[in-house]
Amino acid sequence: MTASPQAASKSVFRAALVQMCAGRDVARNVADAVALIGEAAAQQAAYVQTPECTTLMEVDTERLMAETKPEAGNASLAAFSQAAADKKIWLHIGSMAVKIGERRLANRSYLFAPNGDVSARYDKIHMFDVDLGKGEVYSESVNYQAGSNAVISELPWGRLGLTICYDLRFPALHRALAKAGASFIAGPAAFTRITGEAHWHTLLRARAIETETFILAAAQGGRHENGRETFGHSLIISPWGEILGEGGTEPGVVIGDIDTQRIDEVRRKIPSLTHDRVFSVVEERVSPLETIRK
Ligand SMILES: O=C(O)CNC(=O)[C@H](CS)NC(=O)CCC(=O)C(=O)O
Repeated sequence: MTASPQAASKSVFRAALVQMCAGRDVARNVADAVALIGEAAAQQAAYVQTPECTTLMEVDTERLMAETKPEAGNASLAAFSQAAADKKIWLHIGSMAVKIGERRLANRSYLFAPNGDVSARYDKIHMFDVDLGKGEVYSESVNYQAGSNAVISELPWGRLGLTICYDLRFPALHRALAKAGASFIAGPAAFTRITGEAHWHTLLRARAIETETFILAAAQGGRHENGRETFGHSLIISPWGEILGEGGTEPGVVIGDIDTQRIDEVRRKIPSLTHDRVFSVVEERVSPLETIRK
């Protein structure tokens, strides 16, 4: 089915994920992203998502701080706003580093409406502070300030929950977004190759099945100028856990046709979101049998 933005109905639309291998030059990353956004719009996508770190993949703190001056950030936002308005699409910039203090950044998503206005912003909540071994250590909280609000925003086809990358490992955030009415949950990412190989597909399919939503996750993929290697494999997953679209390890566009009636079908079969329980865990200890008989 070819769903064009004009032809997109209230329940069926085409989504696209832009897969990138962002480097250390903001202007080039923005130009690369806008070109791929154009390719997605040319394939009739009505919602287009780019990955985490769309404008910059940089771990050196001094370079990171130099490349994220407000004027650079505003120029990037203006380019993305223009792209959304030119293509008349919902444009979800998976994330970009945004200066929020002298030497503090937010890892921030922007959702642009088809008229170029900013419809939603989300600051990544969970900071990737891990040691994967073999010298692969990440300390996102050194440069980035964690967000504190879970964010949901209205699209013409239903509500979109916003997450970023490492957030994927936290089911409670996804459940809160589903309970707040999300039909789609975005998970733009720059997953490491190591953890992507081990966990990416499993985590995304689990979040889709648990929340009975469509999961849309644009990814960074390949070996980046800063030496990092990311996993790629952008994924669009149905509420039943089926993979509707998948990228490889190269930059490109992943297309998926979304029919929101699938959500109702799945939730009628397995109304798990209504069976939710909150638990207080009781610790049991070994006791003589007779004390239990009383
Ligand atoms: O530091 C940057 O350049 C921008 N931020 C990232 O790339 C972030 C933090 S390092 N990456 C992740 O969160 C990977 C999560 C992941 O791979 C997992 O959960 O397994």
